[in-house]
Amino acid sequence: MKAVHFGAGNIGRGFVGLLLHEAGYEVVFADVADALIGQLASTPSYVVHEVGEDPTTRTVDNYRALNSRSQEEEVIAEIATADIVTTAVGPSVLKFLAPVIARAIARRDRELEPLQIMACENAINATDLLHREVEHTYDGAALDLAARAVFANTAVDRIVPNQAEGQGLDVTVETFFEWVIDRTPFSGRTPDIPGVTWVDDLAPYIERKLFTVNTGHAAAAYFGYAAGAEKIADAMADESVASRVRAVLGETKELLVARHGFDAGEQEAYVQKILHRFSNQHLPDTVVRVGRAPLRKLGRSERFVAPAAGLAERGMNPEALLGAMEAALSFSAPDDPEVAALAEILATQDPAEATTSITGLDAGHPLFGAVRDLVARHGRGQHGS
Ligand SMILES: NC(=O)c1ccc[n+]([C@@H]2O[C@H](COP(=O)([O-])OP(=O)(O)OC[C@H]3O[C@@H](n4cnc5c(N)ncnc54)[C@H](O)[C@@H]3O)[C@@H](O)[C@H]2O)c1
Ligand SMILES: O=P(O)(O)OC[C@@H](O)[C@@H](O)[C@H](O)[C@H](O)CO
Repeated sequence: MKAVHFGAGNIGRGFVGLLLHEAGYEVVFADVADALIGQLASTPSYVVHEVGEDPTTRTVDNYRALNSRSQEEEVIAEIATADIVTTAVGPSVLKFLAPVIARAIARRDRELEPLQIMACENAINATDLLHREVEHTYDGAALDLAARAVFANTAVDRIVPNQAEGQGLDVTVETFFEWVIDRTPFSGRTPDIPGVTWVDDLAPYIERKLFTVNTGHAAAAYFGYAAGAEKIADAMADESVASRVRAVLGETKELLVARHGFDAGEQEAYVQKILHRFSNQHLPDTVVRVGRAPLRKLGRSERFVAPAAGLAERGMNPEALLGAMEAALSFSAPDDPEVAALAEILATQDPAEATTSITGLDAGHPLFGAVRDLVARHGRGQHGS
């Protein structure tokens, strides 16, 4: 059994690659980072350190590594004979993988089982996005594509921080993990990956994960940054930060319970567990990593605006979420291109225009006015710009 995994970074090595390896797959890592691929190609194994309660270490071997830019043809040949393709590259990168995957599917032997494709990104229905991109570039009939590949949405959850300098390929991760996959596209032939939860309706799970783990995490990062914290665990140890994160998750809990019918007590237990995970002092996770790409995180279907919009549509005022969005506007990290892009929008566009550019909200939406007001406080000519 062979899996090709795009993105040999934190979650790639520390979670998806690990679970596929433990399921018995040979994993071919494909990445554009030359040094990383060189290191993987020349090292027979690496170690995943799970830290926190019940710490343990796991060894990953039986893998190969290819540079998906300079060894594109080799990657295509690997995918053409693989069982599974997974990705963990960031949602905005999926469009660059699509032509390679499309060419590999077209080259696939018709006798082979359909290729099983799962994007493991923090975004709602990221695999659908990849599927659409593959369809655009696929050189063959749509029917043929449907017969040769299965695209399944997933929700992945494990906190994997940026790794310390000098740690090589080894990865430090939390002990917790959850990988939920939509069972429906597989027509009963789901791969056997121990640890995966298969569901018939992914929507509640992906929204619960994104609007609890990622909303709370990003809120901790932006409030923590404002409070001068470097590590997420330190941010959470500051009660002024933790209480605002709790308030944010109180709001998303209200929406999730109302929209998906989650039991309020179970959702509260889920929230508490996640707050505990954020406070894991063994995990060297930083506000800079968790706050990365603030423009993406302020997008329409993302962790702040989507739940806040859902609450506003129900006539509620998502005050805590708006506070987190405002904190996001003040976030800064030296090497983050989205920080600069966000600053440019705030500096050059009027508040209404900037609100739509950043959040995708249209002027008629019940959340629009409140967001425009906070954007105005950080926009053209204001102190926060
Ligand atoms: N780290 C986490 O805790 C975590 C948890 C769940 C989900 N995720 C999601 O997983 C994805 C990856 O996150 P990460 O933290 O591992 O980031 P990362 O930066 O550590 O890894 C991303 C990797 O993708 C590679 N890459 C970029 N462009 C590529 C391309 N065109 N082709 C092949 N590889 C390419 C990069 O070189 C890098 O090695 C994101 O969507 C993130 O939201 C992360
Ligand atoms: O990866 P991002 O930038 O979408 O979000 C940053 C973190 O919140 C995220 O990576 C979490 O660690 C992860 O989603 C936990 O499952």
